[in-house]
Amino acid sequence: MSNNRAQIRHDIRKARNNLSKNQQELAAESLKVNFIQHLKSINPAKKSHIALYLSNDGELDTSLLINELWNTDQAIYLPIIHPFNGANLLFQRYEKNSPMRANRYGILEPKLNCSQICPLPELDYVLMPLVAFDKFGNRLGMGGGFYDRTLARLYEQHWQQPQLIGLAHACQQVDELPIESWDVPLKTIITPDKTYCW
Ligand SMILES: Nc1nc2c(c(=O)[nH]1)N(C=O)[C@@H](CNc1ccc(C(=O)N[C@@H](CCC(=O)O)C(=O)O)cc1)CN2
Ligand SMILES: Nc1ncnc2c1ncn2[C@@H]1O[C@H](COP(=O)(O)OP(=O)(O)OP(=O)(O)O)[C@@H](O)[C@H]1O
Repeated sequence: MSNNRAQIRHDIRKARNNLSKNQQELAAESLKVNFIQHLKSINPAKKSHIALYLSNDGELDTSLLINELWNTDQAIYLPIIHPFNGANLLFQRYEKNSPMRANRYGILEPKLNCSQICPLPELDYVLMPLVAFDKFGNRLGMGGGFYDRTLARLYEQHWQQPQLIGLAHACQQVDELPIESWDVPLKTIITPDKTYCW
């Protein structure tokens, strides 16, 4: 990994952790409004299968959006670090009463229940965390390579589904990221103030 990527990761993680509670709350509300609008503009009537994440480390807070999606009867999924290979993500159904456990990073994930795992091509949207994004839709994550590894085959085969959407605060945008061969670029990034499409 280049020092440059490590430096960007460090600086932007610091910036988003410095956002105030009030800024985080406003951002969470805007995310909810922006994504619901995006969803309605694409497919208003359909029940969608949507992968999200539980916020950690100053990430854009998804809790209001998750509640709104539950209330409108959409199916929500969360990433689980693969129990055997430890390198890929599985997406498991997340409901109000789902039993949860902390993963190796202390992030809550649903307790593994194979009958509740959704195969990647059956998801409509994967809303994913990121540390930094640039004006070309490149994404830099926390450094585990989990999303890149999980999405690699999908990307190579030019699958149309799921739609990949990055979620970020405005302060996570940089001019140009140093990219690696395995980085999966995004077509949409939603920030509290603006939705970017490539
Ligand atoms: N909210 C959320 N969930 C997610 C991700 C994410 O980025 N955000 N992931 C996206 O892939 C996966 C987890 N990846 C992560 C990778 C590193 C760290 C982290 O905090 N690393 C520490 C070092 C911890 C250690 O090595 O023990 C650090 O860098 O300070 C957290 C999550 C799956 N779930
Ligand atoms: N498709 C892949 N196949 C094999 N290894 C991969 C793949 N994608 C990423 N990796 C490995 O993962 C490591 C971390 O990648 P990278 O720094 O791009 O992660 P990230 O995008 O920041 O993390 P994440 O996707 O978990 O948010 C890299 O060193 C790379 O070796």
